[in-house]
Amino acid sequence: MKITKDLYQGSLALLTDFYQLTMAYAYWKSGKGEQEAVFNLFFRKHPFQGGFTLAAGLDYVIDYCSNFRFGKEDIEYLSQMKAPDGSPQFEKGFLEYLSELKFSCDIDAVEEGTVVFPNAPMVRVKGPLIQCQLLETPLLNILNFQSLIATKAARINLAAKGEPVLEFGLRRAQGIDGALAASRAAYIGGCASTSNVMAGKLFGIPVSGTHAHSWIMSFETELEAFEAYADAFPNQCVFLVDTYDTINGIKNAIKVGQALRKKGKEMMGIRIDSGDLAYFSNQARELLDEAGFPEAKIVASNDLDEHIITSLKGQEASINVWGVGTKLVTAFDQPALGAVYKLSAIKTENGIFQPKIKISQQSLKINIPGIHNVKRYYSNDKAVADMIYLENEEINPRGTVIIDPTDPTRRKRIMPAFYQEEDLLKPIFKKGKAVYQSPDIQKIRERAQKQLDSFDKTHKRLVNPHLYPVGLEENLHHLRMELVLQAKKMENGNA
Ligand SMILES: Nc1ncnc2c1ncn2[C@@H]1O[C@H](COP(=O)(O)OP(=O)(O)OP(=O)(O)O)[C@@H](O)[C@H]1O
Ligand SMILES: O=P(O)(O)OC[C@H]1O[C@H](OP(=O)(O)OP(=O)(O)O)[C@H](O)[C@@H]1O
Ligand SMILES: O=C(O)c1cccnc1
Repeated sequence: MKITKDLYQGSLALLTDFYQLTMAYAYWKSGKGEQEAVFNLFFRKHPFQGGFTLAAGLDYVIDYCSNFRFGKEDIEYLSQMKAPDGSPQFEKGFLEYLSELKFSCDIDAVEEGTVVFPNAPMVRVKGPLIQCQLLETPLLNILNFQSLIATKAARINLAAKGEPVLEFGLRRAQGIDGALAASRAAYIGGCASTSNVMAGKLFGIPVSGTHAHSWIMSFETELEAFEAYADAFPNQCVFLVDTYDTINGIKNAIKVGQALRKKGKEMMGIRIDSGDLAYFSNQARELLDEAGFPEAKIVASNDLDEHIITSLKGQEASINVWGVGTKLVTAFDQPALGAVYKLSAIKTENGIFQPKIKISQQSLKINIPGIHNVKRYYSNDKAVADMIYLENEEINPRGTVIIDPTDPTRRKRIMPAFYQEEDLLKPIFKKGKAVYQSPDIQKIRERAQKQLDSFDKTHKRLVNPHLYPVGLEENLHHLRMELVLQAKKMENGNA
């Protein structure tokens, strides 16, 4: 999918915070623009008080970086920008530099559909400071949102326990682009289809739907409306039964189903969109079964989310298909993932990357210095722990200890020889050239499912999930501690 071409007709370079451009200008002016740096994109806490996050959005990032350039109109726009004193905001030389800028970074990232955890890099960008800096906002914009919605979708699908979840969110989504990105991410997270036809066309997602109350209301009677719908779609009708009286609606659906059957056709089912969904779905199941329609599906919708679905399952509701809109595509209970993008190393004059630390009053916010990758260890296809390690460091095959970056008392011994392992950050761009081809969306969705299956259910429960172990390899932990002490000493020395 070519997001830049199909949706934005060209360059997206100005889809950034103004401060990225002012910093880029200042880097250029101070001669630091080409200095090599490393930045990591990561988040600090799972959304929805959950125990996992599902990464999504990399295909957009690839498209963004592949088309990264400042077009003629972009430069024209920047050249007429004025500083508060009325002088041009940017020097001509800088604008010329931008107009000739070619993307040349290395990017390593987790594949879409990977389950990811706090503090571990989801994306690592290595390249000239100016380019790394300019990528901050768009990368966060893309990955924060799609990962958030993919995670919400995964939670909703886990609650539905394998029954299809139809995504109905377009009318309530955050604008046009938010809706499209949400439909894509929801599909990656496990939804069976979207009601958004454009998302179907752009991303190759299955499209499905039923009909609205307006269809029923446009006829004199509900029965006539069902009959006319059955005429139009004899093999795929799902009747919305709650416009007037739900029980009577179910009976009307059965009448039309019986008429269809005489013609050798079969109704697919009914949809209930209001009232007590447990009560009405159970009544519907009884009536449908008695009338000889045990295969007819019962679709439920109306402000559903993972918690209501879990509750309805606990009440033994007879619902087979779940229509979910608003609470999925708006990530109703948590509006943003909160991933950040931080510098972790910079190349010095002697050509060596120097790890960088930022100490903070909150220990949670002290970054992880250096150039890392993340290893996931598996035992019999079950994920057992993730280890963030310095990429050039040999891991002791006889064993190492991983240390929780937010609580050094939490440690776990890892014996690599006993496990299978996977490096989660894969090369995506090398010196600006794409070296990775995004799988098609079906494959991404399958990966998400396989990844979720590889985690114990205790990490996936909706309430108070069990913490999955993620830690720093001991050498990285020691480097971090050393740099923190050095920084503190400098701080005290300066005080
Ligand atoms: N048995 C149930 N257990 C838990 N939650 C339910 C049950 N039945 C319905 N719900 C949920 O309760 C909420 C009901 O909301 P609301 O009162 O707005 O619906 P309603 O009475 O059907 O009216 P409307 O037609 O305006 O949607 C919805 O979120 C719905 O999914
Ligand atoms: O509830 P959601 O999860 O967002 O799912 C989509 C909703 O959109 C439709 O109705 P709409 O809300 O437009 O009107 P209605 O509820 O008054 O029928 C549909 O009938 C669902 O109720
Ligand atoms: O197809 C449906 O039933 C549908 C689509 C959008 C919103 N609500 C329901």
